[in-house]
Amino acid sequence: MSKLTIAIAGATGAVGQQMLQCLEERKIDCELRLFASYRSAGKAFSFQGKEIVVEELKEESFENIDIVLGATENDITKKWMPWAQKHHAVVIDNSSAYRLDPNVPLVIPEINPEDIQKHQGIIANPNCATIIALVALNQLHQEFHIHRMIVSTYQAVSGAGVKGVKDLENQVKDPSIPSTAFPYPIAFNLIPQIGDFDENGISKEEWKLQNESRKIWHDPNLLVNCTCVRVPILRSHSESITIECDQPVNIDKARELLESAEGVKLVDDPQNQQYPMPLDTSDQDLVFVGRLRKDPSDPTGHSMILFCCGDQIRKGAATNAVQILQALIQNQN
Ligand SMILES: NC(=O)C1=CN([C@@H]2O[C@H](COP(=O)(O)OP(=O)(O)OC[C@H]3O[C@@H](n4cnc5c(N)ncnc54)[C@H](OP(=O)(O)O)[C@@H]3O)[C@@H](O)[C@H]2O)C=CC1
Ligand SMILES: N[C@@H](CC(=O)OP(=O)(O)O)C(=O)O
Repeated sequence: MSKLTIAIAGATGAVGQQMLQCLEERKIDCELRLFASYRSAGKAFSFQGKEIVVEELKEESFENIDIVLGATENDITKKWMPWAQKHHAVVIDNSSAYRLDPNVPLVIPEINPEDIQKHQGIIANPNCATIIALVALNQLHQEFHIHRMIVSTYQAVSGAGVKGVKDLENQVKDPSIPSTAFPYPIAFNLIPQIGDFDENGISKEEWKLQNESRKIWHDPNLLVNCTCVRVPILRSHSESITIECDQPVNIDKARELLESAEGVKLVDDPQNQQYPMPLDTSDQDLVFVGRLRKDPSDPTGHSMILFCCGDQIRKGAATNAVQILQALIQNQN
């Protein structure tokens, strides 16, 4: 069989660059093409000992491409998707453009890998905060059946791409430099807005946690109450989550389940100051989970609280997409 040809669309961005690194780390045997805007055409990146030059993404770019890893914003993705489809390339897309389309599987490989095979040319990678929460919660959901979650997120500036990182780096040196990715300064501040608000005051990011979690868990009745906050952290999103379950929760059982949960590292010894923190989860693929405790405000014993952190550029985006790619390749063989 000839080598797969894989393309990264948006190869120069935060997620695209991480995809390149994930493909290298996981030794994916492929011919690789890199695409971005005209601004980046001609830049070169090393991959498996070769130098690969970035090309401007054009209508004919996807000719002879087997699989596209998409890492561009929604409007750009929507523009190039018909070009990829014209050339029958399978797309694993990181934008939110197609996530809720009923014909597009929305996949976290640790949770619903069986959905990958239902694809009709597009597989969507979920929102980063959703991936981190659901990887942390999945085993608890299987055991206790979560029917409601109350979530507060603390999201890193790199969630807003390369521009977000530059804003924080510039402003810690000179706080008068205006933000380009955020509505207010982010250094020495936090901003309780990620995405636009609807008429009820709920932001796009907050809706994603509900709607995408329902689709991934195949549970249209799941209730989610979420507040998403941008914090002056470079990398790794953190989340405080209260879950309300059908079954009474047992914290020892929860710890036992999380000890062996795929994609999870239990870091839960608060007396010895051991709990998840974004500095510890950056640049690795596991979601750290800790601060496990019963909800003292719920006398019925059906709710518990935890804190989790995960690298949203890796597991929240690039790693998850490359795991889907590996599952696709495995199924083809
Ligand atoms: N950052 C994160 O933590 C996460 C991001 N995502 C999603 O992943 C996608 C990429 O995000 P991120 O990497 O952060 O974004 P960046 O802004 O860092 O990167 C955007 C990429 O898109 C390219 N691009 C821009 N305009 C065009 C164009 N006209 N034609 C072709 N390519 C273009 C850019 O190329 P150039 O350099 O040439 O401008 C760059 O490679 C988004 O949909 C985002 O929502 C999902 C989960 C997490
Ligand atoms: N919105 C997320 C990152 C992201 O790009 O998510 P999405 O792909 O769902 O728009 C953040 O800013 O932290």
